[in-house]
Amino acid sequence: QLLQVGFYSNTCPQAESIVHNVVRESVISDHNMAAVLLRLHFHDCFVEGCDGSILIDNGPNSEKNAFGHEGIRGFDVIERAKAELEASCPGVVSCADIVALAARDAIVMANGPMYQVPSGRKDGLVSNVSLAQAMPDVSDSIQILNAKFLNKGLTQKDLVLLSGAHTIGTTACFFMTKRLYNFFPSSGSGSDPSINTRFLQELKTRCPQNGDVNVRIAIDEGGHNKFDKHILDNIRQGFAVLESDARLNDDIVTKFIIDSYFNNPIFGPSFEADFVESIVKMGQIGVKTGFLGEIRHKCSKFN
Ligand code: HEM
Ligand SMILES: [Ca+2]
Ligand SMILES: [Ca+2]
Repeated sequence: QLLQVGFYSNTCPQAESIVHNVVRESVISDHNMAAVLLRLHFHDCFVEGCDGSILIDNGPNSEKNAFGHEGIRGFDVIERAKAELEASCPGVVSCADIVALAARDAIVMANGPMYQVPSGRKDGLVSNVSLAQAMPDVSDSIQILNAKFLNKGLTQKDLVLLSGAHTIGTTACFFMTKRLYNFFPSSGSGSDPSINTRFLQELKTRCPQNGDVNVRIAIDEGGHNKFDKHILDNIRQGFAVLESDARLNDDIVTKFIIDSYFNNPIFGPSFEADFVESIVKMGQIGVKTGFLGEIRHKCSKFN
């Protein structure tokens, strides 16, 4: 069974507006929440499919505790939307769909493109800390990034566009240590030579060696509050903050895709339109529909 735009239009007509209002309020009170919710959708989809598996609270064995999900947040927002939905239409709207809808609403709140979200996902019945191997790592090579996306049915074009989600949000210095101070582990030192030299000094100031790894810095230097293609320009000019973003310059195919968004401002492709295609595609990874899965009453617990 395929997902459907407006899946809840008969069974819970207010579903999308309820999610929208909860996301709106959360982003207004904490601007970072837009990025947090967008990242949550990605991490849900890459492990066991877009099925809310990451939301389960099962003690130390929960998927959410996997290293690949380090820093993931936003569960409270999803749970708040779920509580409101259960009050209006009990047992109808899945947590997996709430995550997908919240990501869309978050993008819109960050001035990104509006799009329709196909829905009808069921919530999964599995959540285990050992299942998160599919998550890309910030230090993966471009070959591994390509392979991990291909494994999910996503192309190199999807990899570039979805990495474009880094146009909003921040990273903890935790993820910068290797790139800034230990890029050549065999020698135990060095920084990623692909970083613009002026920018390297700046990054080292923001994330000092042996400093607090919880300090957060913008991922899209000079534009982290706005959902736009600015991040791709930063990446191609040596101003990528995340190592995995910088690696998109290492492959002639991904590099060419990035450049295509700048070569012809009038007739060239639209980053926003292509991003929408890729994120809708990501939202279909491994979905359970029909008789598979369940509709949870609480997003953090199996029924
Ligand atoms: C290509 C592989 C990817 C890698 C290796 C990667 C890695 C990371 C890392 C290390 C962070 C910092 C997390 C933190 O410190 O809290 C981050 C943040 C973020 N990622 Fe990714 N990411 C990837 C792809 C994606 C995709 C596909 C999306 C969404 C479609 C996404 C959305 C985000 C967002 C919005 C943030 C900012 C979160 C915040 O501000 O709290 N990322 N990513
Ligand atoms: Ca999942
Ligand atoms: Ca931006």
